[in-house]
Amino acid sequence: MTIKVAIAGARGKMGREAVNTVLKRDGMELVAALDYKYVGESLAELEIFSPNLNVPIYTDLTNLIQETTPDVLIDLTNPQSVYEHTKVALLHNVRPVVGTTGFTEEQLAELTHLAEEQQVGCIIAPNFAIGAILMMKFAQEAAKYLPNVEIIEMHHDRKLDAPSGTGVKTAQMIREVREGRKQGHPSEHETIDGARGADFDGMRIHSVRLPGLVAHQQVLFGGEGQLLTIRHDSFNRESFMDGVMYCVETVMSLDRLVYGLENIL
Ligand SMILES: NC(=O)C1=CN([C@@H]2O[C@H](COP(=O)(O)OP(=O)(O)OC[C@H]3O[C@@H](n4cnc5c(N)ncnc54)[C@H](OP(=O)(O)O)[C@@H]3O)[C@@H](O)[C@H]2O)C=CC1
Ligand SMILES: O=C(O)C1=N[C@H](C(=O)O)C[C@H](O)C1
Repeated sequence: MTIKVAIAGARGKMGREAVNTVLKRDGMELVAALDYKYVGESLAELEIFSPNLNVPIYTDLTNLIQETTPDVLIDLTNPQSVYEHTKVALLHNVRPVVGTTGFTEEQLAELTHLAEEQQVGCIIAPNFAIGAILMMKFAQEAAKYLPNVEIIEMHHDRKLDAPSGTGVKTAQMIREVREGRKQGHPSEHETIDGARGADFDGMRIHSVRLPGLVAHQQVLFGGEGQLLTIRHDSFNRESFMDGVMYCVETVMSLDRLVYGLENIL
């Protein structure tokens, strides 16, 4: 069976990589792209794609679904759009594979409920790279023994959300295994706002944004006289594509929402 795939955000850095990956993949067909700005006949009109790429572009997700009947919607857009796209897809029985980050915990809970009600598969993956999943799992394990943790995530300077989805997911996974605690000196105070980073259950998350970076994270664990550092680097966006393909194939047999690739590997 061929999986019919639509991509929201096809013009973006991740989106164009996903377009090219789906096109090369046996058993998948790219049936449509969702844009909000570019109105045209097909992806062939965009310079970044081959002039033979006759994949229609839609600006309305409901129209896209009615006219091209995708099985899966890959969303690689932005934090402002992704919740609505995911909701509309689920309501039309189209399975979302979501790489876009920036969900609130309330939005995740609502979408989990909706997917369950509709009995439609959905994967929300804050990071598709296998190395990043392992980094998070190792960090979760380490936190059982070394509960004083700080997360430093480092990204390119075009990133819209902070902390990164991976930084938040790492902190959520660590929260599952350790008692919440206040770290640092009990009387510490910031002389410049934000100096200690974002506070997640007592863990500090620091967000670095610089040109030249892609996606990098270090998780630091301090103990008496010792420091453990767990680090992952994505040097390009191809690093995410095996994970995207795995999710598109796996979501076809799910009937609920899965948040995080570590839960289905
Ligand atoms: N899960 C993972 O492993 C990874 C996740 N990401 C996440 O994926 C998302 C995209 O990242 P990236 O490709 O770097 O970002 P880009 O800004 O390069 O791409 C996003 C694209 O989506 C378009 N877009 C915005 N709103 C809409 C909409 N409503 N409908 C359709 N298209 C829309 C943007 O258009 P315009 O620029 O004109 O506004 C842009 O072309 C981010 O949230 C990022 O955090 C990134 C890498 C890996
Ligand atoms: O915006 C990015 O680039 C990335 N976003 C995801 C995140 O927020 O964690 C995944 C990866 O870090 C790249």
